Amino acid sequence: MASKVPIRQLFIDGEWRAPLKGKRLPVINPTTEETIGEIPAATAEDVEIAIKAARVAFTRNRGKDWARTPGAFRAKYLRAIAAKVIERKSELAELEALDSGKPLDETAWDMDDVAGCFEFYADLAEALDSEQRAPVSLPMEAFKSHVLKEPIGVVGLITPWNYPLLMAAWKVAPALAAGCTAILKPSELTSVTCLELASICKEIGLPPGVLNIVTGLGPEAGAPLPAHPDVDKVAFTGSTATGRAIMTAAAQVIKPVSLELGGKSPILVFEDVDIEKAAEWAMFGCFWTNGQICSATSRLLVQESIADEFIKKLVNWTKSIKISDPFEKGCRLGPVVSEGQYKKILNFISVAKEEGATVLCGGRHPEHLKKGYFIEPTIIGNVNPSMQIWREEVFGPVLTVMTFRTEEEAIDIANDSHYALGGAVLSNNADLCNRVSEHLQAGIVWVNCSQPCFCQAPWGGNKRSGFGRELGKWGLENYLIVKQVTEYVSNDPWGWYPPPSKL
Ligand SMILES: NC(=O)C1=CN([C@@H]2O[C@H](COP(=O)(O)OP(=O)(O)OC[C@H]3O[C@@H](n4cnc5c(N)ncnc54)[C@H](O)[C@@H]3O)[C@@H](O)[C@H]2O)C=CC1
Ligand SMILES: N=C(N)NCCCC(=O)O
Ligand code: NA
Repeated sequence: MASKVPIRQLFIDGEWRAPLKGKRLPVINPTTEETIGEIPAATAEDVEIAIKAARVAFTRNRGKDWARTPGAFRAKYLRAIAAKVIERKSELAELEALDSGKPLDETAWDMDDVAGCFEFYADLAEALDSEQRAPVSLPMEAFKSHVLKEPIGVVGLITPWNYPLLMAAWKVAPALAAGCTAILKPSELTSVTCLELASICKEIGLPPGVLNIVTGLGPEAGAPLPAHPDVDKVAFTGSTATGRAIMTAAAQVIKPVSLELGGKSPILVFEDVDIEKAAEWAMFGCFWTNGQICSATSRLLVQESIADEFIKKLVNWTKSIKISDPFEKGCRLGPVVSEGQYKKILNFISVAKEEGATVLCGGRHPEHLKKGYFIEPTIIGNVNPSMQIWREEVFGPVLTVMTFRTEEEAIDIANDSHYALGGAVLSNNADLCNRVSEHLQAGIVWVNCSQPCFCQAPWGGNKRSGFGRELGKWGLENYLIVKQVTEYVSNDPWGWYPPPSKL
């Protein structure tokens, strides 16, 4: 039996607080289209209180309670969070599947990744202490210099709905490891597990105000964060349009942002591949999590010589993907997250048809499922590179296919995009894979696979896919500022101004 959605409030200053205006939003299960609970909906007034709480937590006792503690002190809390996530894994995975429609097997995997991410940044928090005061070599003996790494301050973390708790973990764990205090604003479509993260923070006794979790609508609960002068940085994952709005607001107060935005990532399949293996990665690259991954490799480029055979295999295999209630055993495709996304994706498919593309499989609501925002895994062929379906992010189970003749042509078509997040190259020729990896415009390149993601390696994009890197040591640096401390160590006077004459 799936867990019930707990009744929660906003989590501010270590306490549950009802939103000042008393607003709540429904929790909708995309599998049944039913309302299965509700979440508190913060407005600017609540966010203001959360920001104050985070500021007090950052500066309390001149930082000695959190921001300036040894990393090892903060690591203990991160490890305690990881342990609780594991302890509550099956319940959290069920809530995530109920709220987002992701197959239970995927959300269980996500919970392991969440715990792994907190553990990883606990290690980095511990290591941070030994990196302090790193010397900078200077060309003058009269001076010595070193660098301090300090938390950037109060950070606003705004996250999307595709990996609700995991995207929160990618930001919360490094922010807290660095010594920042934070306000997390999860997506209104999937806030349930982030509110459970709040209950975990309460349970493990995270100092009040270190992490505040405010749920609600983007314009009401999210927009105050980039605009507020007392928030020192905003980290955002989501759509390019919202990223632009966040950057614009942050620019007014010269606030740094890191943005992980949309993508339309290519997957290049060369003629020397093992067709079975390559076809499965092509499917996984776009149909895993229903294609609702910013790095989904949704533009398939197949070398012409194997295109017919490859596409035939791919289409047949795709038709056999198990599409069902996320709780059904073996489910590999659940519903998309919301009615809005459902309509948007179907509209993409119908525009593709109007523009002359051919739906090779899928493209509709599956017949065997009456309710729910389900869309069959879809492959679209007969496209040209000016079509919307080739250029724009669908964020759904829609794979678009083109062919190429040469390596150069494949790279040119792949790079002809405003986006530059991920990319995959599949070939048995290691030199070719190396060349393509170097030439692809992307922050993440997969060789002979697509989508596996490790919290040790950097994650993020270029061009309109955003900037800044999450995960790995780069993810920690997102929340640190460096300060140079330069000392004059000579006994001699500086001697620039001749002493005034002693009359
Ligand atoms: N690249 C990615 O990881 C994602 C891309 N998307 C794309 O974005 C499209 C729209 O989906 P949405 O859920 O509306 O994405 P969104 O980018 O608007 O939402 C992401 C987060 O930003 C918040 N937000 C919205 N407006 C805001 C504002 N003005 N100021 C501050 N925060 C704000 C939302 O409440 C949510 O927490 C999708 O169809 C998909 O194409 C959606 C989610 C993730
Ligand atoms: N967990 C894996 N493999 N990927 C997460 C990708 C999250 C994103 O859309 O940015
Ligand atoms: Na939901």
